[in-house]
Amino acid sequence: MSFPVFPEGVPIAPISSIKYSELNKSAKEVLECCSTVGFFYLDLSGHSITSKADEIREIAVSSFRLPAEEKMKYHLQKGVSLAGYKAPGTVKKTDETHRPDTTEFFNVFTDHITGTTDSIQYPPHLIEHKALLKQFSQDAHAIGNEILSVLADQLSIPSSEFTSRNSFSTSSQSHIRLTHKIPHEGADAVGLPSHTDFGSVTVLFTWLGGLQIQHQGEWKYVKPLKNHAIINLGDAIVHLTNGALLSAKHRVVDAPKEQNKLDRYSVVYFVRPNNQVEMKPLERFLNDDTPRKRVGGKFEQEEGVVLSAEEWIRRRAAQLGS
Ligand SMILES: O=C(O)CCC(=O)C(=O)O
Ligand SMILES: [Fe+2]
Repeated sequence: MSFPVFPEGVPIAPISSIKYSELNKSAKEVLECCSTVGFFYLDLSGHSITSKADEIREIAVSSFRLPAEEKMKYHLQKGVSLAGYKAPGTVKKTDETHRPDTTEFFNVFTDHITGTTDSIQYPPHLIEHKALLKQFSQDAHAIGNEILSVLADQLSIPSSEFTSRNSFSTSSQSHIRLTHKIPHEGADAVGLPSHTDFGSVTVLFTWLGGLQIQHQGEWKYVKPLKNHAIINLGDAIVHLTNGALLSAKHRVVDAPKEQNKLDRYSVVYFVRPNNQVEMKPLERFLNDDTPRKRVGGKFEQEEGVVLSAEEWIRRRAAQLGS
């Protein structure tokens, strides 16, 4: 599948590219990206996850073609769990213009495809590819954990401090997300309003422009690069590090110029902390003088109560209204 080239003359965010094969060698740069811009490209040339992402994209294309009433049978339960389908127009309008979102997605939970917990129902069309979805989840989760391990080391804590809290085989709210943004005329809608992710690490594959981050006060496109994933951190890891790391705001708008005539898909994996992890800053980050970043989307939290990651993410997700 080939896509129209990303056009010239649109504002592009300057984001570093780090080779997956040199993650350890680039450890300082990884920390720099994850505590300043909050995003980096991961060059995965030669890693089989890129072709798995391509295959899953095709599954997404056909799954979203299901009739709306069929997809609605799998709609996620607001405020309960993110597992399942989300229809367009259901996300909290956080942009200044309060436009409804034009993105639909399917969240396929890792626990459900690995059998760690009982599964909800997914469309047969989608779940018949369970083996591939499982391999992709495993690969993306491992990549997320390698990044967390490098970050821990750079932050002078044992590398297992993060990875042991984000284990693939222990129950969590980690999941794959297949997204589909419907093309539209005019400026009355937004793909996905401005938000920060909730978990630890996000591994994103996308083929058309549309993702934007703020850079020097201006929204700029993150240009998709062949064989690269786009990596960013979520609020949970910012909370655990007491703000030493950054979860950057991002949004999805129209793909630039001629790319916007096409439907836009992305294949995302969210590494989230294991359900029983206590959501409080690790000891090491309580009394140091690293500059602090704010954790996105605050919610009411009882004084002195430490929430489990499962409950913390549930409350954080409920805020998004989807
Ligand atoms: O599709 C994209 O480029 C980003 C999607 C995203 O930010 C999300 O699902 O949280
Ligand atoms: Fe996001």
